Amino acid sequence: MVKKAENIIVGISIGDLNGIGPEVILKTFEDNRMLELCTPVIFANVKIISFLKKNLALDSSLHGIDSLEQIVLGKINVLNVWKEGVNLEFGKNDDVVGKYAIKSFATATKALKDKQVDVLVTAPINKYNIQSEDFKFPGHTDYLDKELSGNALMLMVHDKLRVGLLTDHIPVNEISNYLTEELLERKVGTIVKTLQQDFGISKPKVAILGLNPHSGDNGVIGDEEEKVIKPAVKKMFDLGQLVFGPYASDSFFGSLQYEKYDAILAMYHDQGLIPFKTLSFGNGVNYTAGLNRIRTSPDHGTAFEIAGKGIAKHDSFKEAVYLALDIYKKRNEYQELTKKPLKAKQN
Ligand SMILES: NC(=O)C1=CN([C@@H]2O[C@H](COP(=O)(O)OP(=O)(O)OC[C@H]3O[C@@H](n4cnc5c(N)ncnc54)[C@H](O)[C@@H]3O)[C@@H](O)[C@H]2O)C=CC1
Ligand SMILES: NCC(=O)COP(=O)(O)O
Repeated sequence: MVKKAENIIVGISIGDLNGIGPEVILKTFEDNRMLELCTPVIFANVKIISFLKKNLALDSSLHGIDSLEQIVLGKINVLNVWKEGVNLEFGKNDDVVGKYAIKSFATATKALKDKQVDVLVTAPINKYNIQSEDFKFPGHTDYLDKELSGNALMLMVHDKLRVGLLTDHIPVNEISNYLTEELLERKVGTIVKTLQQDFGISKPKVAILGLNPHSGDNGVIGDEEEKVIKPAVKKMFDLGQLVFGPYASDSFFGSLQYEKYDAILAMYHDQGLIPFKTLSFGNGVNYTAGLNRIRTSPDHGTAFEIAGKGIAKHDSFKEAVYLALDIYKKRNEYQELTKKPLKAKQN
């Protein structure tokens, strides 16, 4: 059963308190109409969020709670994940602040897992400040992959542009070692299922980018295309999936070829994110596809150099909330439909 809009609970992890995360969250919910679409719960501490709100001269009323049972629909709820004060300094790398980012994220993830919140939207963390003995992940995606069911895939979304990553947070000199037919087939499988259940596209078309310059030029400039990518694409295509490529990535976006596909699979982080961020103009969303729960985030980071100045744009965060709500509804509808499929008419 799909919930009424304002009953959909959006869990929000606070990210790095020294960055722009709190600002983009508060600016998003300063618009009261957002509270007609969902009920947010910020995982942090109400005194700190009130302080940040005042500092940015933002105008919204916060509702502090000590447990998720106290959520009030239609209000900006702030769950007190911790009680003590935290020393903040905008733009500063601080591993203590990093620990609070993880406290917020881990608590929100548990609430997501336990279905106490319906979707999770994460504000940016600083990947250096979050590292500790207890948390050794390069980002949210890898942690969620461990905590939730399924296989996570980083999918960047802006309108009809969807760019998935075969490999994400790995050093560039290791990309080739990760590239296998098995990984390609698994990631394409995740993209296809995601497009069907989360975006309502029944027969999706997926383009695969090459790894090497000019997609290897038939093995003259690197052989990953010949040895791995082409055989995998052929196998998937022969099995009935609409998978095409590999395409030379340098001209794929500029020539507008990307518009013919429902999703594009890039071989590595920057190959996908540079064209994506260039085309999406600060409105892009990072969606963790392939898991049994829904998490989105803005496509930007902590932007330390502008933190606390009140000039951060919140469009990408707002889009992340919209997309999470959209996917939540689409996935519920898909599950209802596939649970009770319409029978074909017998002649
Ligand atoms: N989902 C997450 O938690 C993400 C975290 N990061 C982390 O953030 C930290 C900083 O990363 P950077 O590569 O510098 O990327 P960044 O996105 O923080 O900043 C890149 C540039 O864009 C500007 N910018 C970013 N967001 C903006 C906004 N909302 N409004 C106006 N200008 C904005 C910044 O001022 C900077 O000039 C790193 O530790 C990185 O790992 C980066 C991306 C996503
Ligand atoms: N470029 C995307 C990014 O770094 C975000 O990673 P994650 O924290 O969502 O895993």
